[in-house]
Amino acid sequence: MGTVTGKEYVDRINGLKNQIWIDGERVQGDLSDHPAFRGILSTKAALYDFVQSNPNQLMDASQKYNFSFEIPRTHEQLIKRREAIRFWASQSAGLLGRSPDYVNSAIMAMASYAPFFGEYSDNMKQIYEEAREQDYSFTHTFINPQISRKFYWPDGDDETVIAAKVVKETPEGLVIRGARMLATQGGLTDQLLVLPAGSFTDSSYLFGFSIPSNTPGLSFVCRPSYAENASTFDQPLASRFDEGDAMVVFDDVLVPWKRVFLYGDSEITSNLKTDTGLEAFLLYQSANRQLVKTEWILGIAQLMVESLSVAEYQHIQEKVSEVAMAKEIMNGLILASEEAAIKNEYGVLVPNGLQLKMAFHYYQKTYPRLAEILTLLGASGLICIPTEKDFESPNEAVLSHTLQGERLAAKDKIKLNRMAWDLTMSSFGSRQTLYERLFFGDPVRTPVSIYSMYPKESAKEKVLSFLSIDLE
Ligand SMILES: Cc1cc2nc3c(=O)[nH]c(=O)nc-3n(C[C@H](O)[C@H](O)[C@H](O)COP(=O)(O)OP(=O)(O)OC[C@H]3O[C@@H](n4cnc5c(N)ncnc54)[C@H](O)[C@@H]3O)c2cc1C
Repeated sequence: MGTVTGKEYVDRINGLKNQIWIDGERVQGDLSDHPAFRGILSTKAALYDFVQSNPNQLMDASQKYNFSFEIPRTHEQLIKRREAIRFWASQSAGLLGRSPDYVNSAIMAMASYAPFFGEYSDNMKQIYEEAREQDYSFTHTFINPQISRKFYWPDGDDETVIAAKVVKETPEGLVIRGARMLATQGGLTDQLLVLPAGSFTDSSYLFGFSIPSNTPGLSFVCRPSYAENASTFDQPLASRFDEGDAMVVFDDVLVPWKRVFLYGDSEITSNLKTDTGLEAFLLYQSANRQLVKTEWILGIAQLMVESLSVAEYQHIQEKVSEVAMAKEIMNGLILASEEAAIKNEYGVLVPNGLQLKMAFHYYQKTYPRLAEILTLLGASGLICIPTEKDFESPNEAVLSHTLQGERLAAKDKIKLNRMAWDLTMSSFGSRQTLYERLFFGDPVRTPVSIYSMYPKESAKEKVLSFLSIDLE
């Protein structure tokens, strides 16, 4: 089959009849008609259609499969991947954390290193081949509910279990009971990828598998939609890009053995992210997406500056420069990760994970500042943002007169300011900030792993030699 069209994707998701709950009710009928989901489904459909119309950039060398399933073995292939991620992300202003190429990158990386999974290696290859052939979209989940974050806390027994665990092994497969905390786009994808979640060492918590989102017993409890109304004028971003986030509940879900790629092995669990290249390829996708997002922020910032005629002030120039620097720093780290890419024993060229981890950590600290810069530039202009209906009311004349800019008509200026507001201050915007801070791990523990990974010996030796001293 190969790549799908937007319509094929939407028809398939509608046809799954996944068990999705939102605001106390189970979603009935087509997901693409539901006010909470129609915006994101239509955005994703457009992304799939964009692949069809740009096969050279967004398909693999065979021009049959999505680029993200291609296993890079040369620098040229890695560069092609980078360009494709950016090209695709620019269609959604870099705002979709679960653009399909994100989790596809994890599937690709794990399959390219399949022997690592021992007795389950053929399953891993099969999951990849099916995903590539069907052009599946995935959500994934890798954290447990937040009952306690003590190093070890006792979860319930099989009857009172909270964090998803294996409660039974049968000849058909594993039976999973309990919940996982979060899956962005949970319920809106073909498949759910489950990765081991940490915290527990008991083998019944150590598993990895991929199952269809409509597997019996599987349900998704979604947070409220942030696209409160469908107006692209009022909520230019939320109306299109609110992906949704869901808790994933396993009510004795039978996971067939052929869908399992990891079970009960603590060593494989510990080394999964680094050995397979999963972490590096996920971060490579996200760093490139973040770079695109930063370019959009730069565009919004500069347009706000020009619409307010404040470009001559030095602090304004400094703020816009900060955004530009963030973009260039991300670009530098991405290029450095390509430069230092290493070919693994299966011939896969894996971008350097350390530089990408640095990019992730840099961005999780920098993104809130970028959002802050937009609010500082817009000031009260981000509060006085009449709605589409206001512009259709008897107040239209006074609004159009009062809210005009030197270079922009009032309605156009409000369009721009609403975009800045939706990116930074609306419920959609504040979720974007939390997302960039946390989606790959919390900002406290990331630098701890950078500290242990970064080679410091030669820097230390230089100072010791300069001072002619020795460490005991
Ligand atoms: C918008 C959004 C979308 C997301 N989407 C997904 C998704 O699609 N799939 C998915 O699997 N996950 C997703 N996540 C979850 C994300 O991976 C986690 O938020 C992140 O890993 C942090 O884990 P946590 O939220 O459980 O925070 P916790 O681990 O519960 O941390 C809470 C606080 O306690 C501190 N803390 C906890 N443990 C320690 C410790 N050992 N040492 C020091 N401090 C500690 C943290 O620093 C933090 O301040 C998403 C998160 C967000 C916000």
